[in-house]
Amino acid sequence: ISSSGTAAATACCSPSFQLLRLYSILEHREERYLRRASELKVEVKKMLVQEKEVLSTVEELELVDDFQRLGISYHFEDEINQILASVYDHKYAGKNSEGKAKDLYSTALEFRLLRQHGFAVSQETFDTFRNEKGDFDSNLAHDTKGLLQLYEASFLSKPGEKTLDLAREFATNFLQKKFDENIDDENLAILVRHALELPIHWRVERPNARWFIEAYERRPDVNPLVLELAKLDFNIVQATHQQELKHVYGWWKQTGIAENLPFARDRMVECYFWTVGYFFHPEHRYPRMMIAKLNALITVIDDIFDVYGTLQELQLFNNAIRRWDVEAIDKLPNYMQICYLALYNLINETAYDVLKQQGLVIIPHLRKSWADLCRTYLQEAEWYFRGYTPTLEEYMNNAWISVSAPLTLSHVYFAAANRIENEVVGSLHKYQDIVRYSGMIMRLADDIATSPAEMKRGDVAKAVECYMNERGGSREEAEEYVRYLIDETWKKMNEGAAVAVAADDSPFLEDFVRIAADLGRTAQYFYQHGDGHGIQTPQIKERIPTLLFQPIF
Ligand SMILES: CC1(C)[C@@H]2CC[C@@]1(C)[C@@H](OP(=O)([O-])OP(=O)([O-])[O-])C2
Ligand SMILES: [Mg+2]
Ligand SMILES: [Mg+2]
Ligand SMILES: [Mg+2]
Ligand SMILES: [Mg+2]
Ligand SMILES: [Mg+2]
Repeated sequence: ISSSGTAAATACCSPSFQLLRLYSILEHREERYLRRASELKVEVKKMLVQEKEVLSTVEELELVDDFQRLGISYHFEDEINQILASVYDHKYAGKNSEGKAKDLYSTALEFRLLRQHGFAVSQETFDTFRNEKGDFDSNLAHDTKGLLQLYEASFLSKPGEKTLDLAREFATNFLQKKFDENIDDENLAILVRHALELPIHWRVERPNARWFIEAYERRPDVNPLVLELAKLDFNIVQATHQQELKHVYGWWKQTGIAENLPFARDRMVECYFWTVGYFFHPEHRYPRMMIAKLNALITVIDDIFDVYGTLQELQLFNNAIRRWDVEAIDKLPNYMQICYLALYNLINETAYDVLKQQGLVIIPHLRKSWADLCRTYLQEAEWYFRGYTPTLEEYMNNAWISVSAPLTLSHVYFAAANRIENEVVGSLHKYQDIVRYSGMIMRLADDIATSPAEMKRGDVAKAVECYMNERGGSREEAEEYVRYLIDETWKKMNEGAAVAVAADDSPFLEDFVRIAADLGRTAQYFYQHGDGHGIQTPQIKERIPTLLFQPIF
């Protein structure tokens, strides 16, 4: 795909805007590319039907896995559901199952994909690979591909599934050992290293698609149609994201907040990048841009509470948010007024759009989310100014909200609901567990990455510091425990998501549950190598342009 992309934007003052050297790859939105992409989608769908007769079950499952990791599965949801439903019926619902004992690789691949898509599959399926003592057979150690799939499958575990805990430990040990010794198949070695860094189940689809497209292209069995579609789709979606980024950046500049509050983080590009983690489908244009703007304001208000405001000023801001009355602005110090009014305008504009488009009045709900967020920010500030270190439990009961996940997810929920699901608007509380798990994963990933700098600058004790204060021990031990909590929370998320989707299979709810999980994944992606949002680690500086500005050729 040739592109005469040229840098279209002029460099600007703020560091993140300098990242924003826009390649004018608008051609990727041009008619000829859109037409080629739809031709390819038709050809791939035809291929799926034709090859259905010749592909084995495991080859069909490998296609599903590839499509998901290439970021193109959203074009083939019906085909994928049909494949998985027939695999499930064939194997799990007692119909004429092939009967022959499956190898570890296909058993684990099947288990992971079926459970990921909500099919009821039991961990007992792995019992055939355990010896009489209940341990996994050490002769499996030679099967690297099988161990890799077992490792990936183990992250779909729910609380109390001991077999999957055993599987995780067994596979991780052997994969780590093999990786240290060296794996002759270069492609497999790359997949193993990538998996040991973060498993597929914890990776957001879109930001990881580019990496996998490049890994897929190196494979001997690459399907040229699928590869061309994956690259073209990546570039077309990227061009859409660029248009949106230009819009939100223009909004951010006109607020004047960066100039007026120089102490606060100016991170519009990063704030937009977050939304591509949990909202990348092109049709989610409106919520993506609205949440990106919200993230920029959350970042600034978080800094007002964490870095700049006196306790008395923070109490004034908190009261103004609770009152939600533009008159309250008179009570605020100047530097807070611009932020308060920008927030007031954004929320009222969002509520206006939703009223116009969906016929729903959501202001009371959004006001409550903001009141909750500021209440938890103020609680942290009071603890800090008092020099009080909360217990880990006290801290987390407040911090899963202060990390802003409930605020983001309530805006997603109300902005995506529509008149038909009107009764749904009042029932977000039914998904409180899912929201809480998402907030906990985001909070714990954030604290491991950001608390060293936050402690230096002065901030409330975070999860790592609360744990050390309560239990003693080193920072490494505390970080190890926080990583254990992330793992345990993912098990609850896996169980909660399955229960929620089984109870109400409305596409709206299924999307909401996926977005809540993807919010946690995006945080793990952002904070994988340190504070990607605040300090802009070298990895984030490389990941943002490759996702948002550089097309794949
Ligand atoms: C939107 C966010 C990703 C979330 C709230 C503000 C953030 C930019 C980030 O910033 P941080 O300062 O680490 O939050 P906290 O630790 O002060 O809660 C945590
Ligand atoms: Mg889906
Ligand atoms: Mg902060
Ligand atoms: Mg904070
Ligand atoms: Mg604080
Ligand atoms: Mg932090």
